[in-house]
Amino acid sequence: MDTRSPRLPGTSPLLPAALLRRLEAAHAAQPLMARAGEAAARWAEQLRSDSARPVLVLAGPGNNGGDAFVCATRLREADIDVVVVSRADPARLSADAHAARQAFLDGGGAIAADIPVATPWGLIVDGLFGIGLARDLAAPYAAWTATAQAQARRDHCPILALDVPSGLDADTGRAWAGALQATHTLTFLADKPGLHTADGPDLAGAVRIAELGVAATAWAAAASGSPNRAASTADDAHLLPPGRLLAPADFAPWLKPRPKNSHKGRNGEAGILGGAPGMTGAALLAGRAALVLGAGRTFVGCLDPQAPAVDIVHPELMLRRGEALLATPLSALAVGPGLGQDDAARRDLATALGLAVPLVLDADALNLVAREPQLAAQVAARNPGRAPTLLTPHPAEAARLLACDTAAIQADRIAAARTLAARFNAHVALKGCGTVLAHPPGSDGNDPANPDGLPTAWAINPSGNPGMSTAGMGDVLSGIVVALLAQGWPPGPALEAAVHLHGAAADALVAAGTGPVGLTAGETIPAARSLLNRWVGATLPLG
Ligand SMILES: NC(=O)C1=CN([C@@H]2O[C@H](COP(=O)(O)OP(=O)(O)OC[C@H]3O[C@@H](n4cnc5c(N)ncnc54)[C@H](OP(=O)(O)O)[C@@H]3O)[C@@H](O)[C@H]2O)[C@@H](O)CC1
Ligand SMILES: Nc1ncnc2c1ncn2[C@@H]1O[C@H](COP(=O)(O)OP(=O)(O)O)[C@@H](O)[C@H]1O
Ligand SMILES: [K+]
Repeated sequence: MDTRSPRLPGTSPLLPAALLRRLEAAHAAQPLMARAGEAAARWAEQLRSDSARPVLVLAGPGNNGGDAFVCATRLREADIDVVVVSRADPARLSADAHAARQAFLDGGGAIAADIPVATPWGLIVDGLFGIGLARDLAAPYAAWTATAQAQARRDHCPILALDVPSGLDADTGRAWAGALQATHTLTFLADKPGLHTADGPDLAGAVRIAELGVAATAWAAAASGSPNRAASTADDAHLLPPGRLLAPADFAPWLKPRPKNSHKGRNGEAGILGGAPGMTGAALLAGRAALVLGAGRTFVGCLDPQAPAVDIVHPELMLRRGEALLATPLSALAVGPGLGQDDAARRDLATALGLAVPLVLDADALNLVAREPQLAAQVAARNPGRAPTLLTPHPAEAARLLACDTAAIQADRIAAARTLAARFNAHVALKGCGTVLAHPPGSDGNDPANPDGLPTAWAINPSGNPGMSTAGMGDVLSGIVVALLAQGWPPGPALEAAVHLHGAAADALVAAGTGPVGLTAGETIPAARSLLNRWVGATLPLG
């Protein structure tokens, strides 16, 4: 029996559009559009800022527009005044969307060809485009999204997006030109990766899922090919497998309370290698994070010969030169915070890559690997079982590693993280808004053989905020990861937990008024400690 508390939120799947299409096809006999429009109307009723004002409903030329027509019909039935704007050609609508439009007209509704300029709205419903959009918004839609945005600001009213905000790519979180920024998004059947990374969180606002009567687990059958749709091998090869929206339940099994009979030797030796001249602060931040997040002993090796011999804030840290650190027995090592890229950095990194310990590579360690094919080969050759590698690039570092530009990384962050994981046989956290995690084939229950040759398991972290966009945050993350590794966490859960914990700590600080403006990396360290202890407490058996 599982004695763990259910208080930690559970795993929630993120489905790519191709899989949602399969799911839709497998449930074609069910009135999905009617349910989507009905669910939208129910939330719309609650969201109206002023019940005396009408609701503006924008209906597009596809099935997202069909959802909008159903929503408008239901709102009218509830005696709510609606203004529907649509230029959809009825002859080109799907059968469902055509029926939804006709039902709206049959019920006495009227369709306007443009957004009225003078009407103050209580709510704007965005049913222009959903998962079918794959290009910049064309006329008149780009003008409509701009007008709707301006009128929502003018009227202080919310914007409810149906399925996804129009113009947001549901798979990648990339915004096409003319995309609409919603305050709320009701997404259908299942949650979608694009709502949680890159531009997604800014455009989607608060996300709710309407499952439309389709069991949350039905995607598993759809992923392996729906009975209603013969899945070709070529299709499968390009099908992004489902991912997860990261939550503490994903790593709860490793949130173990310490035994009473504990001693520091049980909690591991964490090492940080970095701190070149002018950048010793980065290594100290990482060291302090490793110490405070529970490593039994923390060693910081600095390349700067003038580096301090003691950290006055945390004299518990053991400071030494880089070469001395590499000769110290360690349970886990992070290389990169303030490392620099000179010959000494390169030499020490090459030595570190030969150590049979879990190794976190960040910052200049990643830049050196990107620069030198020999180091890259050394990374890829490491044994993911005995000596796992964890990479924590931000988008610019990922671009250097994949020899492309940052925009290409941001255009498809999931693909970038998965490609890095496969190329370097490593666990990867591609940082930024909606950090994407990917794991090497065959690791931690990961499927060894995905048809596209890329690792299967990926996740998006929803915690964190723009207050974290400040120097030193990455160093703190490296320190948290190495602390968990030193305490015996497997690499995949360690990386996921560290990323989620660090973001959640920053969120707690912002909620308490510390930031987002002026939040410092150092402040996230004790906040992460409090949260980690709280999470460990929440997994204790009940009673
Ligand atoms: N999946 C499900 O399970 C369920 C799905 N449901 C709903 O269906 C939605 C998906 O519907 P969908 O496939 O019809 O696509 P949608 O997003 O309405 O847009 C396609 C239309 O837009 C057009 N178009 C595209 N880009 C354009 C542009 N830039 N500028 C101008 N036009 C552009 C495109 O034209 P085309 O590219 O063919 O020329 C086509 O006409 C989904 O998000 C959800 O809301 C629910 O009802 C229930 C369950
Ligand atoms: N807008 C944001 N939303 C969520 N997390 C963010 C955001 N900006 C930065 N972060 C997080 O803060 C950390 C910044 O790391 P990094 O860019 O390496 O900083 P540095 O190199 O300055 O230490 C990463 O964990 C990243 O995911
Ligand atoms: K929409």
